[in-house]
Amino acid sequence: MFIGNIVSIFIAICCSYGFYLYSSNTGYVAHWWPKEAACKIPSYKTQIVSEDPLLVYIDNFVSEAEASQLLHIGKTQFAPSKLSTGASGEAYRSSQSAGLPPSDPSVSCVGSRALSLMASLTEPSDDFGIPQLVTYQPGQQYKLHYDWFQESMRYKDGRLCNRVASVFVFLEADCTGGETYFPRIASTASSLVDDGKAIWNATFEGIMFKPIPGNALFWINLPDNGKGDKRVIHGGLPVHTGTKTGMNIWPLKCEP
Ligand SMILES: O=C(O)CCC(=O)C(=O)O
Ligand SMILES: [Fe+2]
Repeated sequence: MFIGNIVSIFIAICCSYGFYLYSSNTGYVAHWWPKEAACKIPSYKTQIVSEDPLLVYIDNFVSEAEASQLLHIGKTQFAPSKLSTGASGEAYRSSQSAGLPPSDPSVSCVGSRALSLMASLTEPSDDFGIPQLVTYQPGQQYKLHYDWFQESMRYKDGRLCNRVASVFVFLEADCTGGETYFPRIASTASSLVDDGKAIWNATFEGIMFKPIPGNALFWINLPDNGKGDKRVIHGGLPVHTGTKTGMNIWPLKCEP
């Protein structure tokens, strides 16, 4: 009877959770993912901050459960961040990063959601590459940079691709400082400023966004002409206290 109960409980757990094994930098990682939570799209809200270049603020892009799942997957993988050229550059980018396995159900769920923001601008063969967690401790930052590559990158599967857009999602923001800063975006974003989500004033150029867990920024890196847009230069300002962790998703445009 007792054994029977244990077996029923085990079967119930197995039915409501999926078991996944994936390879990472440090070997194979196994984890459980609650099936009922799989890919439920939260009702997110978009607000255009700037039309040209396109920069959109998104409230509630990932749920609390998704954020903690993504942090859980990445937490054993963090290593000093590299620059988008592949070089390491501590003084420029002092954070730690972790690539996330695109096939993991929680990663693919949020990655496809990010890709869907591109709607008709992507081809069926385009994807969201390898999402990346980035985490900052006090004093750490990522100075001004572009996410797009000067020259398209050759990915492992041989395709030549560039980051047509960026989605940066705040997952953990138990911190002061750490705003995401766009010095060349001319917008006062007054409703976001009124809500305490953005900072704009005449003492600096551009606009800053406060790290708020679950919320995201979406912008276009490569407009129609295919050239990297210099107006979307941005950076992660130094964290003063606590920890900030975000997730980069870069929808790709690849050469056919
Ligand atoms: O940390 C931030 O606010 C921005 C991070 C970023 O731009 C990046 O990792 O490419
Ligand atoms: Fe960036």
